[in-house]
Amino acid sequence: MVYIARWGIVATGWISERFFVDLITDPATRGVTDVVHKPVAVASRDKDRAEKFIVDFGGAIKGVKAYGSYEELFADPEVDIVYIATPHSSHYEVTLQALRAGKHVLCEKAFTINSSQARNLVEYAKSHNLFLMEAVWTRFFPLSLEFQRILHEEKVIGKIRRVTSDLAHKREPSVGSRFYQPLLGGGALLDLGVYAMTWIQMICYHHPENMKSPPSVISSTMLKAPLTGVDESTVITMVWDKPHIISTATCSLAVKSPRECLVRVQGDLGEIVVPISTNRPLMFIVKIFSTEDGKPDDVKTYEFPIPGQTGLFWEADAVARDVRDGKITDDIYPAEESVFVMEVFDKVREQNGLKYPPEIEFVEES
Ligand SMILES: NC(=O)C1=CN([C@@H]2O[C@H](COP(=O)(O)OP(=O)(O)OC[C@H]3O[C@@H](n4cnc5c(N)ncnc54)[C@H](OP(=O)(O)O)[C@@H]3O)[C@@H](O)[C@H]2O)C=CC1
Ligand SMILES: O=C1OC[C@@H](O)[C@H](O)[C@H]1O
Repeated sequence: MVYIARWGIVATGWISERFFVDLITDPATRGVTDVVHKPVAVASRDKDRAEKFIVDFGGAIKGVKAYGSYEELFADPEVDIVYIATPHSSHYEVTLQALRAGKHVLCEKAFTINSSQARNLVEYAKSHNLFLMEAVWTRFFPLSLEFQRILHEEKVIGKIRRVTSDLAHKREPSVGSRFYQPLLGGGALLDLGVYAMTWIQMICYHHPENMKSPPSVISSTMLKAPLTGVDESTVITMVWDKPHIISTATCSLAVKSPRECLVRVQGDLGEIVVPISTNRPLMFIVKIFSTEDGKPDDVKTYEFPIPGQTGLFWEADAVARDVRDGKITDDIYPAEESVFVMEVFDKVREQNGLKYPPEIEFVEES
């Protein structure tokens, strides 16, 4: 039987539009036949925006309700799963509201502002038997699954020794923009660092010899944006003792990543390079070297075109299956792993004196 996942969309910004379009894309176009997605409601702080969103993006879909507050959507009994796409600063509060209303939640990255908030949400969801996940969509790409298989099971490049992972998108400094505004949780780390970390997680944290242990060293540097003081560029170096790997994750709002290589994993037999992009990868290239002259003996390109729009549908399919099966956490991206990432980010911010305003760092009793 096909499971129908009934979604409520919270906020009407850039990524909500893309998520909505991916939700209403026929799952058969990506070979999925066990779940379908039904958007039942869209909420905005302004009802006119919710109505316009539905006309613009769901014109063909009948009966999607528009709400002028997030609370009204949380009270709708037809909504099973809430997708939250507000700025980082309100992920904690809005997710907690949704969970308190008994909804399963998929919340956009960065999961929260700090690890205490993340831990609180995970504990609340667990103790109330509700599904919760951070929307790190890249983890659900078939490419990402195949990448980890050939790296960790086939060990195609031998013993991994070094990883670099980058995501940089140039954003014009402006006080009001969510990229630079401290009150909205701005800065490169929370916006783009999540993706640079994603590859480090897949390669090092999930390395069979690491067994999800934290790195023994976390060392970082930030360059702050002169306008608002959030991190414009951040570099995080980590050491993973058991598998003996050094990794560097970088992110920036000041420049754009080079297209040719965003992620590079080097092993004792060769390397894997992921060209554009760290968040929406389309291919990776495996190079095997037997000599030191820099010329590979073998080069193989693995291409994974995205069948449809953005590629957010794979995470939506996973969430639908989890909710259908009564699971409260996902196997590919468990919410506990988001807590680990926020712990790393707490440390990085502490090392560099980056504090967000107290009103967004707060932790409410759940
Ligand atoms: N997975 C991905 O590829 C991407 C993920 N993201 C993540 O999604 C989230 C939203 O990003 P994006 O869509 O680009 O952001 P936008 O600024 O385009 O949209 C954010 C929306 O949140 C709502 N909102 C609630 N409170 C505020 C507030 N105080 N200030 C501004 N907006 C507010 C607004 O909707 P309304 O007025 O309708 O309530 C607004 O449209 C972030 O967490 C971001 O990191 C972003 C881009 C890509
Ligand atoms: O998640 C994201 O991916 C794409 C970026 O452009 C955006 O800033 C970020 O939020």
